Amino acid sequence: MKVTVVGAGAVGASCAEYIAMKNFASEVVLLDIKEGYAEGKAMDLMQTASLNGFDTKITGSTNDYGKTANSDIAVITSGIPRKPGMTREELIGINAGIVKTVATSLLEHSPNVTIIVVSNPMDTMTYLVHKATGLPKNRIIGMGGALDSARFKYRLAQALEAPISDVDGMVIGGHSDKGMVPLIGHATRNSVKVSEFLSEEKMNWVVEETKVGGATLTGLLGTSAWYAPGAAVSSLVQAIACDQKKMFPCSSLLEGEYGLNDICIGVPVILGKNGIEKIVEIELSDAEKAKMQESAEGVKKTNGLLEV
Ligand SMILES: NC(=O)C1=CN([C@@H]2O[C@H](COP(=O)(O)OP(=O)(O)OC[C@H]3O[C@@H](n4cnc5c(N)ncnc54)[C@H](O)[C@@H]3O)[C@@H](O)[C@H]2O)C=CC1
Ligand SMILES: O=C([O-])CC(=O)C(=O)O
Repeated sequence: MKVTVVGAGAVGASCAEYIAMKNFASEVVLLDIKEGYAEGKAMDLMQTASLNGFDTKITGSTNDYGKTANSDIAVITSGIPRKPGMTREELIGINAGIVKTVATSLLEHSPNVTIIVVSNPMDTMTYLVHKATGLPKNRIIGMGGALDSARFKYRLAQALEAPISDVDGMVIGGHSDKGMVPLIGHATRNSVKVSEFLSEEKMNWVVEETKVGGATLTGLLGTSAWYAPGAAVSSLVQAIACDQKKMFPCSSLLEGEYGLNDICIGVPVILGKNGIEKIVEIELSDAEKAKMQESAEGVKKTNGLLEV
């Protein structure tokens, strides 16, 4: 199992590290446009192998796609991150060109690849990869909901004063400060709805903190987060590589599901060896449906800025 990670920056390197630590891939190729940068990160990570007990080979490449040839899975993290006060949507001007070039270069060397898109604004970048490559929809996956759901569970556990392993919940919709739809009505603590434990006010706090999870970290760090994003990507890669049939909310091209068309947005999907093997349509309340519709309008507005 060969995995390529494009962009050896904060998220790309974290993602390569978690994939290697989980020890399921034979090779991870890290590629970056900055001369020597990916080679340096790959060498540093390889020097953790004997300490951390993994056998995955990590190779660095300065923009040489020959080294990525015949990758099974590729992750696109190349592009710029936001700074405090910015929205993800503001990154489109620079990142769209980068993502389009990277996706076509990947495909030239790995015709059977499944692509996971991370660069922001992620739902629009996922849609762009569809338009630019024409790959079947099961092989293009946007990573956002897996991370947003992890942040939702973190906030739920805080509000419940419970261990995170007691908590389950999911965030669907667009990966944006306004567009996320944390499904608080479906969230549970050991199969019991969280509304049995939390006041309306506490539940609203959980929802609002989840939606601005990325912005909060950007304010604290001066750039956006990387550990949880890297871990979330590695979970998606593992689900595909190991044919786990696990369910994650991912940005997926919709063709009528959830009443939406011609858009990539976060919905629950089953991930296995064929990438997105199924889009799961769950029953939403009228309020959740309205939020999903509003979120889709936001994503479509950003898609409208693409030159495709
Ligand atoms: N979808 C999600 O949940 C998340 C998305 N992100 C997004 O991921 C992206 C990367 O974030 P960071 O790693 O923090 O940024 P970073 O600046 O640390 O790394 C980005 C890397 O991309 C490289 N790069 C730029 N153009 C390239 C090209 N044409 N080919 C190959 N490499 C190229 C840069 O040299 C840099 O090393 C950002 O757009 C950020 O907003 C970040 C966290 C979560
Ligand atoms: O907040 C950002 O810009 C990066 C990102 O998507 C996240 O961490 O959720």
